[in-house]
Amino acid sequence: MKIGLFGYGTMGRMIDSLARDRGHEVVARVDGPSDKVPFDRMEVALDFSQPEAAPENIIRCLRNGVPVVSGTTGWLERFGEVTALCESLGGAFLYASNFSLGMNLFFELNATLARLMTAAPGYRASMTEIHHTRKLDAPSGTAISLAEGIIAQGGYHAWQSDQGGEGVIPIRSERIGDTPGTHRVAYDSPVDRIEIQHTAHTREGFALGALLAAEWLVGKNGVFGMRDVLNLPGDREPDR
Ligand SMILES: NC(=O)C1=CN([C@@H]2O[C@H](COP(=O)(O)OP(=O)(O)OC[C@H]3O[C@@H](n4cnc5c(N)ncnc54)[C@H](O)[C@@H]3O)[C@@H](O)[C@H]2O)C=CC1
Ligand SMILES: O=C(O)C1=N[C@H](C(=O)O)C[C@H](O)C1
Repeated sequence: MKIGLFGYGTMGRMIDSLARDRGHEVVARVDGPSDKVPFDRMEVALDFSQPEAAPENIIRCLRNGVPVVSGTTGWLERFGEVTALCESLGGAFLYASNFSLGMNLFFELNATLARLMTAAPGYRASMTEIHHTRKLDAPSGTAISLAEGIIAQGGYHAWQSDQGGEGVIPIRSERIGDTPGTHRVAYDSPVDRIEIQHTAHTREGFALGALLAAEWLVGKNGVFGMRDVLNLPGDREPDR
């Protein structure tokens, strides 16, 4: 495939290297606002940029008929606008807050545990996410997806940074060194704690998942998530 990369930071560079290992050609590396983007040369684009840049990058890809995968977090107040545009243009867009296979399995585990916990009202949910100190957004996109996965099972109606409350899941964000991404979901009662945790050891799982998603997306029309790529059962909305 001929690939365009939007965002050439830590993730963009890792995807570039892995894409070439998998026999793809990277035809554009866009690392800031640019008028000279060779959309006509791209079969698919991947956006791993910044919260304020991602919507415009995605919109430009869609307007130029380029299928686009985005993993950028922190811009989802514009998600509805982007998906409506994709549908009106008959384009292809795939978003995931986390492309790693392990985290997508963890999303399922999280939903199952949340469903069980609706029968145990003595427990209170809380979450912690830990990332590297360069991260611009908090809480992480993945933490928000996990919180929404719990809310979808009933028992909670909202999440909030740091502070909880009745029906509100508190999310604590820590920024430590070069941590690739750790997410913990805990349920505390006065007498015990149940907790589940996903720890990314490297960023390679994110890069590989994003490339698998890009390979999958070419030739399709619509709005998709990682559960479509992985063919997971169920009909939840794309994870975001
Ligand atoms: N969904 C997933 O699995 C993952 C998502 N991410 C997300 O991906 C994003 C990028 O992460 P990193 O590579 O670690 O960040 P980074 O800060 O290393 O790279 C972002 C790059 O975007 C560039 N940029 C700024 N404005 C731009 C524009 N208008 N067009 C194109 N590029 C522009 C910056 O110059 C920078 O090099 C973040 O939002 C992060 O949360 C990161 C890892 C996994
Ligand atoms: O910024 C990162 O690094 C990551 N961002 C994503 C998020 O916000 O959830 C995914 C992963 O945790 C790494």
